[in-house]
Amino acid sequence: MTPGPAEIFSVDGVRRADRHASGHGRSAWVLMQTAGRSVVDAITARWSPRQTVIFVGPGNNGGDGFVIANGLSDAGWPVRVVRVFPDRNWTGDAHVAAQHWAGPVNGLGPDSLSGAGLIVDAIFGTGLSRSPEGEAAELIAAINACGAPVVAVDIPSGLNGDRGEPQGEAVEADLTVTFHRLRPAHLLQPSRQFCGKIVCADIGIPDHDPPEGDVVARLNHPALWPDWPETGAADTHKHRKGRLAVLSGPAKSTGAARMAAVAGLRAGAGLVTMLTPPGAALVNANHLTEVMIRSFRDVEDFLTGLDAIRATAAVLGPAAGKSDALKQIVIAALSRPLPVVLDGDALSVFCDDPGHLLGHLRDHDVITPHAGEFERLFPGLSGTSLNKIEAARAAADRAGCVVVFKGADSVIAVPGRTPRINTNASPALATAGTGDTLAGLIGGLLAQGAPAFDAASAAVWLHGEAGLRLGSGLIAGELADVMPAIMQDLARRRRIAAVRAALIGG
Ligand SMILES: NC(=O)C1=CN([C@@H]2O[C@H](COP(=O)(O)OP(=O)(O)OC[C@H]3O[C@@H](n4cnc5c(N)ncnc54)[C@H](O)[C@@H]3O)[C@@H](O)[C@H]2O)[C@@H](O)CC1
Ligand SMILES: [K+]
Repeated sequence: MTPGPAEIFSVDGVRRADRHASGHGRSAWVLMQTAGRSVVDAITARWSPRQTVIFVGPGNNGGDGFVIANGLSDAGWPVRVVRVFPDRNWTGDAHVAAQHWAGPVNGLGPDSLSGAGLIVDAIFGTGLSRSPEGEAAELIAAINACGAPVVAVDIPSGLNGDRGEPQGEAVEADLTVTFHRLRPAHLLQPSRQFCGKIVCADIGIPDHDPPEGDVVARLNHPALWPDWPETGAADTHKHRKGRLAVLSGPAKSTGAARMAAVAGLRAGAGLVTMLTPPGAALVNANHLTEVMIRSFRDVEDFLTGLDAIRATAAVLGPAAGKSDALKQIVIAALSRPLPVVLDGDALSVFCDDPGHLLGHLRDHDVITPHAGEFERLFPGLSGTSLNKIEAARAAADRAGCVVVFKGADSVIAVPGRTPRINTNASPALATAGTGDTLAGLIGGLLAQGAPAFDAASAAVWLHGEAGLRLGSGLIAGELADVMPAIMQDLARRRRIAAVRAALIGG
């Protein structure tokens, strides 16, 4: 993806930006011409001239299609324009664009796709208001089946720009060229998969402060948390780098907590202690070197342990075992001032009675539900009219803490701030235990004093980078070990950016 600027706008937000541009001397027609040209540039940069079929719809997306037809034709490409709704006349700028096209406009027919070396989908853009039906739906299915590369204008037809799911039949594009700012459908799964590669083109809409609500999310990126992970002052020592406590599961399920503990160390926590039931102490001791171990008998003893090691953050949940004792430990830990990361069993143990947990969470705590846990913790928020960004935001408001709604499109939300959406996740991360490492990374950053929203955002990004570096075949236990290389690269990039900014005054 060439993501473009970091703000994700709603569909209405881009429309308002469009109107703002009109008020600053850039008419909608100029924007349409610039948008069309940016699609032509993206196409000619990637493909050699070939028979290109451009399907134009009834609105301004179709108008963009005519501009593209002119641009490709001027560049010497063979172009065939096919009109999808013959009985609907273009209006406004789309009408102007159609007037500028001197070539033939073909009706939809059985031969529309024949000989196509490239297809341009300018059928529906962000004005899609219902599922494509009849001929339009059949055309979309035929485009998907025909095998030629497909370039979607603004958004693949059939996607609703504000939503993560297609609205009926949707074009599966190889490239989507969108304008000004990404919309939720470009990033949220499964819509994201319909977009192929994404280019976000600058079409000359002047920068402005968008009204409240137009920016629905930001791309999660190191620029949002410039101080984390800390590179550390020369005089730092381990106690200044925070002390993380991790709760171990029972003897036969200790690996997940160990992965979290090691990840906590890799994230930079100065000391990590595994608080373990006595029966699991030996197996933990057998497998841990840098992580310390302390046994506890019951909830009271667990709290004594937290106090004794002067923990500055705790991770509870990875394979902790769903039991009443775990519930009590979680609630007890939340009575201490330190920030707490709740993952896995520490969340699912409350799924039958989420209110019991939610009442105890504070704004510096982090919970990391995957889709199943999210649905049970926040009934009524997912799978409804809310998209994943809105659902995570509403969940953060309900819980009063940071929510990492995990997945290929993880969203990090906290009350009162714009949510962040992560885009560097690798499919290779879909393997057992990766969530335990993520919880440990968050805990390691929290232990050092990172604000919870930044700790969660940085950890999700680092975790994604590790997945990309290791690639397919990775196992979760390896993720923490690539952290030093990732963090050193990030620190180097930040130093270079700082020098560059100083030199050019940026
Ligand atoms: N910043 C902007 O807003 C810009 C927008 N531009 C283009 O304008 C597009 C939005 O244009 P419009 O608002 O005209 O929307 P569309 O071009 O997406 O289409 C809207 C039209 O399709 C009809 N329609 C919607 N769903 C339908 C369905 N399922 N079956 C049949 N007809 C259906 C509507 O009644 C309406 O006539 C963007 O996606 C983009 O391509 C660009 O020209 C440049 C600037
Ligand atoms: K389109």
